[in-house]
Amino acid sequence: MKFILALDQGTTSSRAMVFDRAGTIRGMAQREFRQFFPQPGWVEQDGNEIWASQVGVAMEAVTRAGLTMADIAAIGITNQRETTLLWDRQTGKPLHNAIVWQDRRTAAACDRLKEAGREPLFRERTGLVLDAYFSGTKLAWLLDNIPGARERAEAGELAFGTVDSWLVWNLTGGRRHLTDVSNASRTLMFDIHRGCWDGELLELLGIPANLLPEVVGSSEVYGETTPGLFAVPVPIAGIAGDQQAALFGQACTRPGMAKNTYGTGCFMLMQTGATAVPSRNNLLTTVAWRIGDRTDYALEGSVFIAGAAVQWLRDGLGIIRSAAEVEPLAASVPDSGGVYLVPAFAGLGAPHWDQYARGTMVGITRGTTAAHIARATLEGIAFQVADLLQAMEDDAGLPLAELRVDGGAAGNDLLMQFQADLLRVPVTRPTVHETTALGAACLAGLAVGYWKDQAEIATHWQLDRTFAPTLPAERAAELRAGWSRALERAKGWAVPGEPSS
Ligand SMILES: Nc1ncnc2c1ncn2[C@@H]1O[C@H](COP(=O)(O)OP(=O)(O)O)[C@@H](O)[C@H]1O
Ligand SMILES: O=P(O)(O)OC[C@H](O)CO
Repeated sequence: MKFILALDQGTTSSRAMVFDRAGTIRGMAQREFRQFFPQPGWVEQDGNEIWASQVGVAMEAVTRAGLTMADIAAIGITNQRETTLLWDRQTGKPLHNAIVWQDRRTAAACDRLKEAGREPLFRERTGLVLDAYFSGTKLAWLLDNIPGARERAEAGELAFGTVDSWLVWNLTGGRRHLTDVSNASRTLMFDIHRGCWDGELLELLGIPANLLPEVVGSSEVYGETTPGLFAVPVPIAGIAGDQQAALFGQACTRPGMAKNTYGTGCFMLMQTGATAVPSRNNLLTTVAWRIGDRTDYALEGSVFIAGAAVQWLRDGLGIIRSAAEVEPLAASVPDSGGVYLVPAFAGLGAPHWDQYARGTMVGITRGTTAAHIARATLEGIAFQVADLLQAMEDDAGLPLAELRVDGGAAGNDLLMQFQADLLRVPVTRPTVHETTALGAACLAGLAVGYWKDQAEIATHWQLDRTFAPTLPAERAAELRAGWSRALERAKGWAVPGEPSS
């Protein structure tokens, strides 16, 4: 019997999971790596640590499953998206730390493109908004700030990649430089309608085309791991950005189905089938995956800070010792006591897109306790998601039947109940929480015939628990009105051009 190995390279940790034919996890390993914050609003990671941690957990997961690499039919890759790496094609060494998706250093560069009236062009071609979140301006920053990088790039000596490209480059010993369509669609350089890099956008961003990886589908055999890396070479057969992989792993394969992942940030994606639906409400239009000749699209709402706010309670404020402690602390009070916490620590993503918003807490009184702040933090996550759902339903022109949830913070029952109360739709949580890794495994398994088709894969989805709305609708509306007022206080706080912006 064979198995599928999924590599899930996330923002805060690298994980690997071995799945069997029933979609059950047989072995798992996880390793955190360092985050660097060289200036306020900047976030970096070391590409070598990303690779070393990922390859390390891959071997560990297989060993923990009681297997060897010879038992693995294929590898599927899924990754934190937009994070930008630049490396030397000759030595394979990164020229700089990776610039992480949360990094805001290119906010002013985005402003300049907006002021030049370029936003409609980028929006139409890429489905994205001009925001520092995406890879294009990060790559331009690297070329402009590393001495000699631009000349070397033009001479064809360098390679750009998002984390999927970086992993494939290393897994294949530098033989393959590629990215899948779902990752390419997060760069601001890719035309999602034609399915190729866009020369005009590259010119506007100042990016030489010879830096770019080849764009491939999400479920096909790209090559084998380089001899000597593992005991035997293993085919690499699936790649998708982590949010698209979660959509696949949640079996949201029919138009109108949606999932929300509560990790570092929150990412709500709705499948829209073969149609790239433009958003009227500042959501993103993105490639979900390409399987064979068919490209599926999704509408996406991206919230930058969700579970990371809970980490801040733990590491910044020290009012909890572990993320899980937030739930009993928040449950020790009946409500937030009128406190609202807007976790705009890295600006605001969809649907507000305010690069200069910053974290804000309002409604504090003499009676406010750590428990109220803990509760307001969880509620702040749910309010952001409610804003996304409203925008998404309006764009799609139909109400959502249910929201499928996953990610670390989806294990928090209090948060899930409050989420259902705000959304007024059932929130459904599957038994396999690791839907991102499952999605990557499914894409790889489909490519090598391990699973027959998408219908077979959909049978892996099993319900753990449904959270139904119980709070009266009027109370939910009052709470959301309070949230809207708090949001206004957070917007536009940082001053453009000042170090903290
Ligand atoms: N019980 C919990 N309640 C709220 N947040 C939690 C809980 N457990 C974990 N988290 C948060 O979930 C995040 C980790 O989820 P994960 O899906 O592993 O994220 P990522 O893939 O972004 O690294 C962390 O930010 C953590 O603070
Ligand atoms: O690593 P995650 O799960 O926080 O996901 C990050 C997203 O891909 C960023 O767009």
